[in-house]
Amino acid sequence: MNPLPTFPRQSTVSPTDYRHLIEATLAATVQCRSEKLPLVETSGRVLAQDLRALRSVPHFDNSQMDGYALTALGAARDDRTFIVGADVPAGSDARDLPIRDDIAYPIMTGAPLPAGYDAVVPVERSRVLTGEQDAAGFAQRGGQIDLPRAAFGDFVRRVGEDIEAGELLATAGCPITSALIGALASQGIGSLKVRSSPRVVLITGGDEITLDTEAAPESGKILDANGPMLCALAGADGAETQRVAIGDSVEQLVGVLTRLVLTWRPDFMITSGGISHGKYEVVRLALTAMMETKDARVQAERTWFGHVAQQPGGPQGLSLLRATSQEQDGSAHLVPVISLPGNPVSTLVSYVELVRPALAQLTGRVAPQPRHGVLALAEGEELQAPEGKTQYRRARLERVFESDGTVRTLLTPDPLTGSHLLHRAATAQVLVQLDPGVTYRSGDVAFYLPL
Ligand SMILES: Nc1nc2c(c(=O)[nH]1)N[C@H]1C(S)=C(S)[C@@H](COP(=O)(O)OP(=O)(O)OC[C@H]3O[C@@H](n4cnc5c(N)ncnc54)[C@H](O)[C@@H]3O)O[C@H]1N2
Ligand code: MOO
Repeated sequence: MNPLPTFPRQSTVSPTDYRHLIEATLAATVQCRSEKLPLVETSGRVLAQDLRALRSVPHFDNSQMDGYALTALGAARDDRTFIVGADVPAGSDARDLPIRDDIAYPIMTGAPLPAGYDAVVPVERSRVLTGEQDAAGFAQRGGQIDLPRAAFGDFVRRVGEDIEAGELLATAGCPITSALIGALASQGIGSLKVRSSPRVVLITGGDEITLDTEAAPESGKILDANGPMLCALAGADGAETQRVAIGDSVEQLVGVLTRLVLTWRPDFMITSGGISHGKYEVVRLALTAMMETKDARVQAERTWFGHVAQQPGGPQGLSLLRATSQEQDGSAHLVPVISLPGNPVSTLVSYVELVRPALAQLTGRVAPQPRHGVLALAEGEELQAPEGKTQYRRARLERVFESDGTVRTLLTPDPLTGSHLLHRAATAQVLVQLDPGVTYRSGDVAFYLPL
């Protein structure tokens, strides 16, 4: 495990430094685990073992077409008339058929090539000379056919063409795709060791949040948008999630954090809201209180609450909880708590740009990297981030196919930047990053991240 990073002394840090701090904190505290799963349940997971091919695929030479199998001499000889032999359907055993240069065996796609046979001519290229022709165009056994010349190996799928027995099939750390599941199934592999999903607790709430989705919220109350949104984000990124709703009681939150750490054993937790400058900042108050309690089984070991130089998502917090085991050995484990700001768009943006890369590091998936596109603004329009801050603008992304064959990525930022405008964010596909001190005009290049 990596050493713990030092937490910032200053109250404002750059988005890049803060992202690195979250990554380093999770790398230093989260133990990567693996588990065995039935093959069909491994889609989207990451392999935790190297796998070698148990057998060559294909594991016998077979036909790529419905047609006639020929010997190498038969395929090349001048006389193009052949006697039709016994059928060779897929699944049959064709090792003991007579080998003759003037016999062509009707062979089906995937059927084993008869021993001593080396080429296949598709049935469409055959002409029946004598005997009856069936609906598929094959002549009956004993009939005569005319076939064009063929080369050695034509339409033959050779042993080991895809992979040879003993070759490396897949390595630990590779994503398990549907095609890989198929390839492993064809090897007879029925279960796999995969990386376990990180366990993430998502805590949202505040006294203004009501969970009663049936009734219209009372005056001053709102429904929880951030809990379901964070569950969806972390779940889609490969985490096993547990969602918890809280109020504004500091004692209750201390109890919830303690119980979850001891019973559910999350790898880390994400809170949303309750960290800025108000009077009831429950998350900041609870974590600060946990720094001061002595002899509790779960205590805060470090906390940092400050600002990341960005908008939205400025107010941020990071804490480390230490859970001491009940065993005599006094062993302990650390659980990071990432505290995101409560405005829904701030939660969304912070998750995408600060948490997603760190989670990807644990799941083994690859977090989307920033890409660049071209800003599509109105004529004369200029965009600037607030002074000293990186701004993340929600934007529509369009791909435009130019007449010269090039493809341009056009980014149209939402003119409204309010961090309560979640519906508008839901109509965007990307976050455009505006760097501090830069004036952006239409046609300028900007980096973006997918939402
Ligand atoms: N005096 C100052 N006030 C504020 C500052 C500041 O620097 N000085 N920063 C503002 C910014 S920017 C943000 S972002 C917020 C962050 O505040 P908190 O993280 O403490 O979040 P809350 O106050 O709890 O909530 C903010 C906002 O979001 C709504 N919210 C919270 N949770 C949810 C949820 N689960 N679902 C839907 N909506 C939620 C909440 O009702 C508030 O409207 O602070 C600013 N203030
Ligand atoms: O950091 Mo706040 O996110 O600007 O709304």
